[in-house]
Amino acid sequence: MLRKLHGLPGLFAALFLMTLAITGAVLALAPAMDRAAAVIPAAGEMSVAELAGRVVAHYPETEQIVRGPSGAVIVYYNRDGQPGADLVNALTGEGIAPYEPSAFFTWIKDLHRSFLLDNSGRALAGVMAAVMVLLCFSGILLLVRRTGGWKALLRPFAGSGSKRIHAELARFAVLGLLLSALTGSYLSAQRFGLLPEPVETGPTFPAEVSGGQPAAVSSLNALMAVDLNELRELVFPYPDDPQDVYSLTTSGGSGFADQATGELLKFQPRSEASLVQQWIVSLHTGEGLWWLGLILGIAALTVPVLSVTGITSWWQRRRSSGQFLDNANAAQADTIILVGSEANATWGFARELHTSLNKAGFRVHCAEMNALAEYYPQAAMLFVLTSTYGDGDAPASARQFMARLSDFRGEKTLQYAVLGFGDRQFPNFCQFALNVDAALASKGLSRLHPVELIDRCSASQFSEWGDKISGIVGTPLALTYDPLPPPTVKLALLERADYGLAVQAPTSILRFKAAQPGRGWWQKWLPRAPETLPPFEAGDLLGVMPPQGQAPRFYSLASSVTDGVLEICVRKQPGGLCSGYLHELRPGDRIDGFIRPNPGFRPATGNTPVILIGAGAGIGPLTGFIRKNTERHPMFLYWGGRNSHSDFLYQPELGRYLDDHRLTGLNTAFSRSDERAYVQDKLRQDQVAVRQMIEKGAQILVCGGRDMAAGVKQVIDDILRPMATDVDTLRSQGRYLEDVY
Ligand SMILES: Cc1cc2nc3c(=O)[nH]c(=O)nc-3n(C[C@H](O)[C@H](O)[C@H](O)COP(=O)(O)O)c2cc1C
Repeated sequence: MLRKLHGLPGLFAALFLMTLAITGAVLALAPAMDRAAAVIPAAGEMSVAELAGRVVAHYPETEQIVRGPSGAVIVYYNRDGQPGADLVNALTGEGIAPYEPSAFFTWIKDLHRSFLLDNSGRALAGVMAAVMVLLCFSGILLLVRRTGGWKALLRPFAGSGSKRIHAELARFAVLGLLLSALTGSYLSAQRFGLLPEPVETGPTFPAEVSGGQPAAVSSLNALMAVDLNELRELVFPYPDDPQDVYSLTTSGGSGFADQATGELLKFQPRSEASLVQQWIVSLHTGEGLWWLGLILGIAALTVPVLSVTGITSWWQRRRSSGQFLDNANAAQADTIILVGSEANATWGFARELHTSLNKAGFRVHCAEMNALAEYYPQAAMLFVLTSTYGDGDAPASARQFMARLSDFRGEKTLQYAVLGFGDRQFPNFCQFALNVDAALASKGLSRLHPVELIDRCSASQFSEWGDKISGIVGTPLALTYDPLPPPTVKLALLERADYGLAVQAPTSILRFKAAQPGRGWWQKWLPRAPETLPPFEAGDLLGVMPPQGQAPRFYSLASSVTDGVLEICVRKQPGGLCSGYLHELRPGDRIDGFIRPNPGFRPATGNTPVILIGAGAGIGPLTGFIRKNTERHPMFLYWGGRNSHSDFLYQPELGRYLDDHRLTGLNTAFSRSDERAYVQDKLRQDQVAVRQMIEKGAQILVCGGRDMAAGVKQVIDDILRPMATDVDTLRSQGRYLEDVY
């Protein structure tokens, strides 16, 4: 619901909002430019009388002096029947240049206020400002939901791509955008009579005027008492009319001054409503507050990027998330399908189930598990299809499921079936699906069918499960879904570095280059496309096809495509088919592989520390992250090997990164040396520093074997105990990420 409230108005209003934001950003420059061009005496340095005297010396035919919000002084005069206006130097009264409002800024202002239309354009601009208010509030709530609470709002984000750019930029700009949108909505509502507008009538013309011989303007007491910085406008009396007066407007109010005696004849202070109005205008335009104008302008410039990244994320979600055209409304559906997925494979199966059930006449609603509603009034069946990641963890679209389940009010008649998707190569095979099944049972719901687990997206297992469900629902579903095997690319080994033989931990760093032309759309047009690597980032996975046609094995990538090579770090497993095959490779040998994105395992950007923890070959992606840390954010590496003389992987590189500050601190542990230490021991020794970093919002990334990861989790839990938090809480905030095998 919240996401729809944010996404739909954003989608429809994107073009208009972009226009308002870009024109707003340009207009925001005006106060700063005016201010830079103006000569501004300090407060108390000059009175209105002094200024008027100096101006009149150069412009004897002065009719009016105006001081703009930026401090620029403009004189209006009538010379030989020709009206004119000049920008003047406030210190000397000399003219600087003729005053002509910029045609460019006037056009931009019209575009900003009314899209170059009449009243309907103004009304549209007002509605857009209100839409922006809605987007800001719903966006803040979405950010709170994503970071795990108000207190965590400034903590680093995990993830990558347009979703992350959107969230990071929104967090940076939202207050500025909210201020512009709220003040814009207010001003627009006033214009259309929806809110009252203060009417400043000013004092009536004085009944008693001395009518004496006019004195020099620089000698008038009423004008000498007003500092120049308070002046808004001074209108001169008609020449040769002794009954006329000077009318003076200042930031505090308006009144009249006698041209002969210099006496202040009447003065009416500005009403409170008018002062508030003036503040609202300044807060919207930056007039008189040039620095605020610049801040608002920078915030507005994020709107086009927010629009593009917002639309991209919406499209990606829509494409992958089963927002199928024939999706029934959650409140009316008799069957609910909830999907937990990280890399989208499970959505394909969900789509097939959705289509089959629909064809069989059910009203089916399909959504991600994070969107679990409080209750489904019409539903009799609930299917949960979910994958598992890391140490039995939830995939991205199911991370909030367990928390939301506590508010779930399932009718006793609602029956459920959980279908897990996983890979038996992982010790915690489909563990999250098992946890979900148990959690639903403990809510008092009854099973439609016992939980079943599908290994490596097996089409036959899925189809068999479908047959059993068909029997239960009484209609043949014939579920046939075979996910396409991923397209592979040819890679040639460029070089290798071997470690760990002496300590029975043979581990190699393998660097590959592309061995076939790139497959980008633009490359199709080239007669001979260059050999380019597919896009990937450190922490993504390389799926390698072993030679005998078995299922692919996955290795974490230690480089990003911008490094120009594809690098993995492989420990040879005793009897390991794929690791053995990779260890046999010689430079020039080719393999088939494919990239599987792993956006859930990436360091956060920003200045909060990142603590990298690994052992053995787990150092690969961690080194990739450090290599990319060219902005020198604080990064600390805790790594464990066996012996510094034999398997200290990446030793020279890490030394270089310490020297150039891409790596802030390195702490190693070697289990087969005199110290006999593990990485957990080093963390415990450093617990005060680790706790301080976590207090500052640090993010922890763990990569390596399962036993090491379990040991690290235990130590970090111990370190967190005095802070009354734990690893699971950090995990739910995206601050504890694991890549464990
Ligand atoms: C980094 C990573 C970690 C994984 N961890 C597990 C795991 O602990 N247990 C498991 O059964 N499967 C695990 N898998 C396998 C996935 O659950 C499986 O490939 C699933 O089909 C992915 O579905 P999805 O694309 O919808 O997320 C893991 C896969 C990856 C890439």
